[in-house]
Amino acid sequence: MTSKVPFVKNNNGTQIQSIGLGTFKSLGGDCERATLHAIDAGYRHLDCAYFYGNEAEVGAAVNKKIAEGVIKREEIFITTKLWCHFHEPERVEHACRKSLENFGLDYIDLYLIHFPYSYVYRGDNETIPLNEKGEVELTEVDYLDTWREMEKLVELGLTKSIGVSNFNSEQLARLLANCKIKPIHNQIECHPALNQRKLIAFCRQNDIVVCAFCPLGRPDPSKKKPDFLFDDKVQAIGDKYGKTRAQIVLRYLVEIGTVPLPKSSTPQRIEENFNIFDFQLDDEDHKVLESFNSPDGRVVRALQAVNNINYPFNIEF
Ligand SMILES: NC(=O)C1=CN([C@@H]2O[C@H](COP(=O)(O)OP(=O)(O)OC[C@H]3O[C@@H](n4cnc5c(N)ncnc54)[C@H](OP(=O)(O)O)[C@@H]3O)[C@@H](O)[C@H]2O)C=CC1
Ligand SMILES: O=C1CO[C@H](CO)[C@@H](O)[C@@H]1O
Repeated sequence: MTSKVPFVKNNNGTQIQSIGLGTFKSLGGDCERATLHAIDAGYRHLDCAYFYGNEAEVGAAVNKKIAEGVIKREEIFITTKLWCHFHEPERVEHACRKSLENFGLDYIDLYLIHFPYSYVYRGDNETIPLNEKGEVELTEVDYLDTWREMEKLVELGLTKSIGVSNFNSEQLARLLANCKIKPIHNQIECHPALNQRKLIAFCRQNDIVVCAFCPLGRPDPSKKKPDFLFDDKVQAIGDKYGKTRAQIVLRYLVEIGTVPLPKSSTPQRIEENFNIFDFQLDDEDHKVLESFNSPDGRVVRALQAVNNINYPFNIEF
């Protein structure tokens, strides 16, 4: 039995469950099965993206559970993301409608700009456009121009809320100074090796919820990486509360003020990751988890965009 899962308030009056199911690399039927299982286990928050190529699987599962009467549409929060090749203003509404068509839904709860930088457009399906040297072909669309079109999607009723992902504090400050509708979320990489204290504080000051992607650091069990997920001290904390190391890490992310988005297509882990709301870490536990923070902790570095004017990871936070 899982205890009651709390909700977090967004700055526009909507609310979101404090944990969400990640779906990157969940494909070929796994994503639909994982989503069905997650809904049955109590998840009401799903994190998706056009780029993941599985919006149709998530939508099929959600629509099945609505048809079975397990959930109503308004009880589940679905996030998806505008991919980098759709940033030009004239493509934003098309991209959102395309995602809605994939899901088989008539609105999204939250539409995020996936990254602040942009790619050249060569067709909806060419999500990683390469030049003749085999390098990703970036463009310099201003994310403020993209944002104005995101705002129109709210007015059109295609999405209830809008937000961003992978924005640094300077990009967020510039957006906040120039928007009509404030972003409700910044979805960023966050786990013990990249605990994002400063960016979380900045978002909190501006009433923006932080969702934590790669919350488990995208584990590689064959290499026993990342360190924090295979560590004896984290195991000892888990033993104290009768929890796994993954649960300790996810609980830490909740307690530092984020909404973690663990991906799993394994039924038992989907349940395990959700079952983190019946205990609390103490100060000593936090100290242990803080000790893993490192300047090299980032998993998603997006090095293909490192020279782009909108690259987000070249300042401290
Ligand atoms: N906005 C952005 O730019 C990004 C957003 N995201 C979002 O965040 C989500 C999570 O990030 P992701 O990159 O998937 O990485 P995660 O840190 O969530 O790791 C996922 C991996 O962890 C395994 N796993 C899940 N639960 C457990 C557990 N309890 N114990 C041990 N291993 C476990 C999964 O295996 P298995 O499935 O086999 O159980 C999978 O291999 C994504 O799926 C996506 O929705 C991710 C990256 C970038
Ligand atoms: O959401 C995502 C999943 O991870 C990918 C990198 O591995 C990212 O490119 C993408 O943003």
